[in-house]
This record gives sequence, structure tokens and C-alpha cells, in this order.
Amino acid sequence: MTPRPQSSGKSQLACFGEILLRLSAPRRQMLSTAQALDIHHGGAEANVAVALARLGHRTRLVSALPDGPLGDGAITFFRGHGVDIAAIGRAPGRMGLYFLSQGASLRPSDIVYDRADSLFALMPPESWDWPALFNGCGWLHLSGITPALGPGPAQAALAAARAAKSAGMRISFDGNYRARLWESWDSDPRAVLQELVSHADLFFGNYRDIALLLDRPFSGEGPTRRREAAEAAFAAFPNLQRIASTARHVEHVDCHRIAARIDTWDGATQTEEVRVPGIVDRIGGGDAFAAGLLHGLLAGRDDEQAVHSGLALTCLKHSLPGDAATFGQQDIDAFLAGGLDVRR
Ligand SMILES: O=C(O)C(=O)C[C@H](O)[C@H](O)COP(=O)(O)O
Repeated sequence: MTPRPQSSGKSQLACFGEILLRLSAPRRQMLSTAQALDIHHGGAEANVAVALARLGHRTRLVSALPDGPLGDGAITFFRGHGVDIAAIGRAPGRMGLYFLSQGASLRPSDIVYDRADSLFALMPPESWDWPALFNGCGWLHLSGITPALGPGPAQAALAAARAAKSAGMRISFDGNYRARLWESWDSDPRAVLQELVSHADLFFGNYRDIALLLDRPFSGEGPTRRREAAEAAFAAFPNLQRIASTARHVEHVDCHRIAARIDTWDGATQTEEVRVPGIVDRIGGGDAFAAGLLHGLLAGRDDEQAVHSGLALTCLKHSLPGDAATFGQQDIDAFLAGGLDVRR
């Protein structure tokens, strides 16, 4: 039996962010012609909460869902995956939606957001009672999507990070830059993202995210450019201990090559590149990487093992429809051991 890992220190990991309903055109149809839509639950932070819960960690989703059947359905979904839903507030309002047309052949995937004025986006920032919501939690996971939703969520994300910091919690922050969201309101992404990264111990982002944060380009090639960007980020954000990233080469809509990496102050751990053919659904791949890597760190493994568990979980996620990576340790172990014939 594989022992279930326990998150270290104060037991729970809190994920703060919007829960979304994903409506996808089935069988790779386009949204403009689909006659039915498939339903999945998602949201960047929620995906991390589910993946970690499936891996045996205690995760708490801090969010808000509308009263009524859509909110009830989401609660059932997250509870069913073992996520603590006690810190999800309920109130009248609308649920954030996004629509997906899954790419095929030479047509890339496309996302249409319909989440303006959702209950979560309109929550007054002062309505979140951080000490109560984070009670018993030792880690907070946030992403750059929450502050992109509007001035209220931006203030809430900052307040969450400050409260977690002053409670002695560790913080992971996934850059998740979404240009379409930031462009929908009069925002200054750099200032907000800089403060959030300044509170983080672990930052998920690549050299492009760091270039955006620091407002400067990195001109080298491959690993040299990644290291240069990481060193610039460590210099600008002294609280950061690790920067984790993936490098993705899109061979074809259905076939990507993915490598993963952790940079620390004194060096980097880089994985081999894995070819991922026959992709079923790549949405949530970044969240799966974050969850897999957090899983390794929370279980007390070293960076080499943690980055490989992140790589394994992101690659596995591409085989599964929906946002969440609902795999167990045995799936990660089997992936890392290789071998793709039927297991029986
Ligand atoms: O865009 C948003 O606001 C969402 O939260 C929708 C998606 O669930 C995640 O963004 C997945 O992101 P990746 O893991 O990078 O594919």
C-alpha cells in the first residue's frame, strides 16, 4: 500500500479563487455550430485543490458560489473529490462560465469567458474573513487569474496573500497571465502581480511571465534565458525560494513536447522533454503541473522528485477530458516507470 502523504505543518492547503463551469463543444465541434455542450467544473485554483486532494492531501477551497443548482452541482463535484468545501460561501448571484472549443488538426483551441459580474468577481473584498478562512491551513495557493477579474478580486487576492503571510503560511503563486481578463477593466497588472509574487515562496511562471513582471526582456536562448530570468526574479523578490516552469513545444494541436524545471537561488533542476501525443484535453495542464510539484514538496520529497511528479501529472492530465487531474500516486509512479500497455 502506498502511504497517503500528509501536508506538512498545519495540515491544510488553502486554494483561493473562482470556481468556473466549463461548457465545451463536444467531439471537437466549434462553439458556433455545436448543438449541445459538455459540462465540467474548473478554475485554476480549484483544479489544484482537486488534484492534491486526489493525491491524499487535505485541501480547502476558499471561494464563493451562487445559491441554486449550479452552485450545488459544484459543491457536489468538489466534495466528491475530497476537497474541504466549508470555506465556500453561498449567496445569490451568477456563476462564472467559460466556453471551450477544443482544437483539432490545424485549428487551435479557443476559450470564450462569460464570467463578468459573477458572484465571485463582485464579492466585496472586505467580506472575506481571512483568519477564519485560513484557520488550520499552513499553505495558500493563489493564481494571477483572481486579480485579473476586477478591482475587488485584485484587492481580495492581495489581502489573502498579506493575511497568509502574517499568519506564517507559505504561499505558492501561479502567474497564469490571462490578457483577455486584464484587458476587460482599467487595470495595472504589473503592480498587483509584483506584490503577489513578493509574498510568494514558490512562483509558477516562465521567462515570459518574469519579463512581464519586471518589464524587461530576456534575450538568450533555452536554458540560458530561463536561468537569466530566474536570477532576475530572485533578485527582485527575495522571499522567493523556488521558481517552477514548464517549456512546451507544440508539434501539433494533438502532440506537444513538455519539459519541466525548478530554479532555486543556487541552481536548477531540469527534466528531460516528454513527447505527449494524442492529447485529449490540454486545459488544466498547467494547474496539474502546479499540483504535482506541490504534491512532491508537501510530501517532503526533493526538488528532483517534485519536478518529476509535476511533469508526470501535467502529462497525464492531457489524457483526460475536463479541467482536473484526478490521478493517484500509482498513476504518477506508473508514468515515471514508463510502459504504456494495458495494465491488468
Ligand atoms: O482561465 C481560467 O480562468 C481558468 O481558471 C480556466 C482553466 O481551468 C485554467 O485556467 C486552466 O489553465 P491551464 O492549466 O493553464 O490550462
